[in-house]
Amino acid sequence: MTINQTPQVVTIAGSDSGGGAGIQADLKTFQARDVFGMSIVVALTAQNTLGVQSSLPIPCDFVAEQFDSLAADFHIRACKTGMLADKEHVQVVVQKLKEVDFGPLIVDPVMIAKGGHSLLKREAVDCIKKELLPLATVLTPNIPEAEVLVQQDIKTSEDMIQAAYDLQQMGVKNVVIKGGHSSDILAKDFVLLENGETFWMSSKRIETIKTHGTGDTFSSCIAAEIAKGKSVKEAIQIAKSFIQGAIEQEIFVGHGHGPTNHWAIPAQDILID
Ligand SMILES: Nc1ncnc2c1ncn2[C@@H]1O[C@H](COP(=O)(O)OP(=O)(O)O)[C@@H](O)[C@H]1O
Ligand SMILES: Cc1ncc(COP(=O)(O)O)c(N)n1
Repeated sequence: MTINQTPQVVTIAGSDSGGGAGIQADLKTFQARDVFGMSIVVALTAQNTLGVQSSLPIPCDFVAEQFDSLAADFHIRACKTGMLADKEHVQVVVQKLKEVDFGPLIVDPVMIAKGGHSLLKREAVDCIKKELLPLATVLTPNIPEAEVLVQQDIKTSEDMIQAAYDLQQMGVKNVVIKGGHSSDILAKDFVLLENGETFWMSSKRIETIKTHGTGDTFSSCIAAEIAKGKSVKEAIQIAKSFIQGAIEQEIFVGHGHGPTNHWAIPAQDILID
């Protein structure tokens, strides 16, 4: 029985013991956006707001078993990937995504934690480009991740636009280049949709170091909104409002790059142009 089921979403990612990023940020976002969240754990990290102290990939067979368990029972309407650790894990995720029907896929190509710890072995990048990106409905790289994927420096707005077109050429339908890492006074993300439509989403850049898990929160909000039936364009714009609120309405957790506030009210002052 699948008709009228509560929207169900799964994150395929790494666990952050500190609760601000990874699977934990995704599940909190799913909860805040009124969808039922599930998780396929690809790796564990011993992590807090000061950094990642250690990480441990889950055996690939066990990752596959988690896919099978969920596919046997749930009607999943959207999914997202985050930390995928290495090439073997990317391959098993690609293989299982082709076998199951988890709805539209949002790929957040997580590579390096804000504290500098690698969350993806460099040798996995080619596999992500060739095998994972063609499965993606939405790709949400930050600027350093987009630079690695397109093998070009991204310094200007024009570079962001060009990178989005280059990434769409790799087989992704919709691309959001997130501008959190730029030095612009606005936090400006560039969006290129499947039908060729483009726009910028701009918000006031908040002076804070509490940006742990911003990318995870943004991409899992897109997945949640798509699962509820919103269009890709609407889902992306809601995610921008949601992350702006989550950064703006700060909480006080930890001693370093603190987490965002997943129960915040989405911000209203996002400029779309
Ligand atoms: N200081 C900030 N103020 C407002 N928005 C921000 C800030 N930092 C990041 N964002 C927004 O958060 C989202 C995630 O961006 P980013 O931090 O670049 O991702 P990631 O966590 O993958 O590095 C984007 O919408 C970006 O514009
Ligand atoms: C398990 C996991 N997944 C993703 C991130 C990225 O988040 P951030 O870039 O904010 O450190 C992280 N730190 N840990």
